[in-house]
Amino acid sequence: MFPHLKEAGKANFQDRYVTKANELLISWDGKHGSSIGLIGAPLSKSSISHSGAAFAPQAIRQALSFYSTYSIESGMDLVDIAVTDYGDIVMHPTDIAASQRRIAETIERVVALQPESMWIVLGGDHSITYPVVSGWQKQKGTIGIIQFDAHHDLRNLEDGGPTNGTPFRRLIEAGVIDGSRLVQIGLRDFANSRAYTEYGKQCGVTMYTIEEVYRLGIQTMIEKSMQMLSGVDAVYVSVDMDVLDQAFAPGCPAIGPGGMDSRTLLHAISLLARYEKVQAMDIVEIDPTIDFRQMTSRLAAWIILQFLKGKKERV
Ligand SMILES: N=CN[C@@H](CCC(=O)O)C(=O)O
Ligand SMILES: [Mn+2]
Ligand SMILES: [Mn+2]
Repeated sequence: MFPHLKEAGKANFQDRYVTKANELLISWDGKHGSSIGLIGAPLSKSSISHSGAAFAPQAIRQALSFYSTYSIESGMDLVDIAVTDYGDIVMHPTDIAASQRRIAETIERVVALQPESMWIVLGGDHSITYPVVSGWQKQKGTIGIIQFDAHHDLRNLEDGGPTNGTPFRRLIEAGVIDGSRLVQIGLRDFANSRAYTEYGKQCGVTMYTIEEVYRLGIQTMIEKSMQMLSGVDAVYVSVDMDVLDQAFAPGCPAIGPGGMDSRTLLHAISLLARYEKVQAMDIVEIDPTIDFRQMTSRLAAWIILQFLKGKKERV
């Protein structure tokens, strides 16, 4: 009726030949899911540093709208991939353990509903990985994890309970994963302590520092890691964005120099996604309230696209 009015929230400019990446997300209809599911776990009250990571799932979804679905590198268009968006898990206002139980229960149930689907989980701080993997593993059997992180996240639980510094210790101690099936990539100086490196070694965790990433090359490192995990039923990829140098991921609570560059991480994700056994990924530790020009959320959106691209390349 009014030719110059548009619906609030709709883009100002639309190009008939461009599909925006956020259009790949289809809200769950309560019945059917596609081969890829996305779900938000907006918990950050468990972070040992001040964190607004609870706002990240929405920020990352929104950042998808900055990108198209076309990959000039591969010649592929992701336009025909439907990602079922299950929405966000509702957190308890004050009780962190209750929130983590909600995450585990919801993930277990959605994965049981769609056991063949691939999963992308948007945190939240890194504490969500314990309940997410616990729920997911129940449908999967023996699992391996590839963790991109500056930190071990193997802290003791006595000092702070189930924080973002503890998820991998909890997974090992609960027997959800054997330490020998955990690979940590991108560990950095002055971000960890000897006690946790020793604990990881005792548990058989494979640890690659950021120096080793560049010495060995990310492709070789991924191939070696996946070879080592060849006996598991499924592999989970956990992406703590603080694995990146602070120049690439300013929106992380625990930023630091000397980290990974964004191309290396993006390449790693598309390589990993090509493996059939890689069936789930989380992206954690983005606080949109301290981000700069949505740089970190934009990168997370691109990580999702690299995951989809890798899955499509495999087929
Ligand atoms: N997942 C992050 N873990 C880091 C940083 C925690 C923080 O500062 O919020 C750690 O335990 O050191
Ligand atoms: Mn970290
Ligand atoms: Mn972490």
